[in-house]
Amino acid sequence: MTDETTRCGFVAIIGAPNAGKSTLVNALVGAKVTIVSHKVQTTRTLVRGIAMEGGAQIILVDTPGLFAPRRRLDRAMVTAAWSGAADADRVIVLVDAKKGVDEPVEAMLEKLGDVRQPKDLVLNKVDLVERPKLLDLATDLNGRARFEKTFMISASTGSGVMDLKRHLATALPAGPWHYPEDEISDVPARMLAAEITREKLYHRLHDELPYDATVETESYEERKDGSIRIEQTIYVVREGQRKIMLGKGGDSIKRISTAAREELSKLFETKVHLFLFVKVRENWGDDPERYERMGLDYPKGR
Ligand SMILES: Nc1nc2c(ncn2[C@@H]2O[C@H](COP(=O)(O)OP(=O)(O)OP(=O)(O)O)[C@@H](O)[C@H]2O)c(=O)[nH]1
Repeated sequence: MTDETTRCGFVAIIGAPNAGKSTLVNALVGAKVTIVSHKVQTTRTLVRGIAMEGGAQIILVDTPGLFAPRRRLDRAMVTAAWSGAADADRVIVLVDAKKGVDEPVEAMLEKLGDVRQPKDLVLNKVDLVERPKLLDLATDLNGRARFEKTFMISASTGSGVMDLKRHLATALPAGPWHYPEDEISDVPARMLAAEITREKLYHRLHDELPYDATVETESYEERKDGSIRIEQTIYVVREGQRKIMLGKGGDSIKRISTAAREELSKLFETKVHLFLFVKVRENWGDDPERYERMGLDYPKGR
């Protein structure tokens, strides 16, 4: 296709933690590119999904959830979310319709005035809400900020997602595609591999899991026989957390490893050998290098 018939642009999805940003990216792209979890704040980096629709390439920036920042890492994430919005062509403001306007949404609406890009309002989780309540919420939110359009969707069932996708496709500027047609994400494989292990940690350990736990892919090697060998370290901040992670007789870590390996094999369509290590590293949240590796700016001050 030539530049005259193609469209391309960046769409930032902003919303409170747990609004369903990752689920929406996956629904638009039609594949699993970012991790989805019941636990809040699972998205730490700006992960992109790429959706193709009617000659348009929609590049989705899945920003970390916006919340009141307390710690240094929190501040870096909130800054990354807003700068993701400022760099995009359009912005989707995603609101959990079940929760409605709560404190994080109020805070988000307040800052929205500074975002110059065209904004669409997307009410998510409509499968959980009665229609009259939805309409009231849409009216209320449209009275507080300027939105071009309002969509009511369920990212998890897919209801309304196609309408949103078509709208984005026509609203983006004309121009050549930035990525090859078959590419759904430019997240490096090693980062994706770390995200998948992190997802398995969350699924297995639920509330016991320290929020500070991170996974890093130390080595990623494609072998001659076509298989992939991955070594990863799970960093925790206290010895007690390391014990939880390992479980009785190493039971927890074994299950996590198996689940992650199976999913990675499916994703990369080849045999995966996965080696997990758990290490204690105190104060990692204050190490500037780690922020850089996660694609975040290191916030100054405390
Ligand atoms: N019922 C219902 N649940 C949904 C829908 N969309 C997302 N969820 C659920 O809401 C939870 C949060 O979804 P995520 O996509 O991880 O949310 P997020 O906004 O990316 O979260 P953070 O990364 O923490 O900011 C998950 O349990 C999803 O399954 C929906 O349309 N309906």
